Amino acid sequence: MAPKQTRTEGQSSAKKAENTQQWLTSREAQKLSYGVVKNAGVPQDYEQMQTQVQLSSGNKLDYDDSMPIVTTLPNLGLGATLEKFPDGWTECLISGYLKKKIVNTPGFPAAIPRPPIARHRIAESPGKGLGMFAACNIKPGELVLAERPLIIAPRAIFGVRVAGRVPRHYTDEQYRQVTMFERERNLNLVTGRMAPERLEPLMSLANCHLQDGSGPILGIIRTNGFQAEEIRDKANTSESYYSVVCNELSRMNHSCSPNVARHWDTASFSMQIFAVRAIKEGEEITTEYCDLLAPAAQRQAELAPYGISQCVCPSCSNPAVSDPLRARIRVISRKMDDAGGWMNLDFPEKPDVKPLLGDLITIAKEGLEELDEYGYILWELFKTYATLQDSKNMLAYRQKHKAWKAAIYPDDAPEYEAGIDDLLKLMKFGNLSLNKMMKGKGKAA
Ligand SMILES: C[S@@+](CC[C@H](N)C(=O)[O-])C[C@H]1O[C@@H](n2cnc3c(N)ncnc32)[C@H](O)[C@@H]1O
Repeated sequence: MAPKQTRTEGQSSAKKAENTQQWLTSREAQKLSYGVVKNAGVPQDYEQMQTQVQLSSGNKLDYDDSMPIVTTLPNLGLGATLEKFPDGWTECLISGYLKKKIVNTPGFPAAIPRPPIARHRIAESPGKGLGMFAACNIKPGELVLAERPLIIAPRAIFGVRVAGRVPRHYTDEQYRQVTMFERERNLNLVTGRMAPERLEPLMSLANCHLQDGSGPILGIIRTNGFQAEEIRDKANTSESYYSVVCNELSRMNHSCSPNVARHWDTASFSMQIFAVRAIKEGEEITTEYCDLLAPAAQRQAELAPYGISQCVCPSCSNPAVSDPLRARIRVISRKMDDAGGWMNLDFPEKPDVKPLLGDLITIAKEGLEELDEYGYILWELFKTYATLQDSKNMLAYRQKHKAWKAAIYPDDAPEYEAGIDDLLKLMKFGNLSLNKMMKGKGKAA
């Protein structure tokens, strides 16, 4: 699943996709086989390899950074039940480095944040299996659901050296079959120690890899795994990333115009989703599995490994209209990168809201409020209206940007708000203090 879990702030979506492993999950998934593979399974002469994975118990931390270990996080002791610990716990196959990083995170393991009332429900989504739906009206920036994963497992084989050990005469497909076979063996070590109340929901999740040689656990992980920027090893290679599989969050279907943003919080060890625009009660809650700024044909290719033969979202149904709009957003990405990111403090010399409002409409039309480009335009509008001394619009865009920021960068929100307030206090337009305007006491000159 597309890994836009956490972001590199201030970079356009396009640049992040190029520079980082932004769309790694879907690309990685394409590297393994999918669909129907004839004669799936390892060749008869294949000899399975020796794994170095260690089973870890308790709070032990003195592992080598590269040591692959199976461990339970947070460690709630033997006999933990959901009744006693409703936030749950995660069975992990991670490196010694990552275990140390997680356990040493300030506040770990904090309680999972919960919305004041349940804002989601799981129900049938016609043509897509199960899906997640809004149980009430949800405002932009609001937390919809936070969930502790059932399992975290590496995106590559761990503790087994496949490269160089697979007989030379094996075809590429046979190599892939060996890779999947060894990954399944690794994963068996994790599920083998899962409590039934965690294992049963995991094994009930959708699996679109039933005929390609993925084992049952790998198939479920490939279908449902999210990637989180924080859950990775030191190196920044495809081998350093992990798949995070949750229970209810795994029921979110794909849309090329998603209405929530995903966020990983290490302290509470939870995956969280926030509304990026208003969501009406009964509306399906969706996330993305592919590069949102890619043209429809490329998105379709990225969705194929998920068994989605044709995405029927409005943008995919009408690429003649949507592709040029998304191409325009890629131009905004370049502008944003040239400007130094979405939170640059340069106020416009020739303030003009028209092109910005046009850009905003383009992004909203495509339902891409989740992108940093949207936050960038909101911020530019805030600054432009401030320069024009239009207090009403300035405040309106500040509020929109605030809600957007709460959804996309929830960890930064308090710090960010304090910074903006300080900035506003410092700014004066003639006799008019922006701080007064913020309190609604002043009038634009
Ligand atoms: C992570 S699961 C989502 C939940 C799933 N629908 C279920 O029943 O548990 C991913 C699978 O859901 C289905 N799916 C997700 N988004 C879809 C879409 N936009 N169109 C059709 N099928 C979709 C595909 O079968 C895909 O392999």
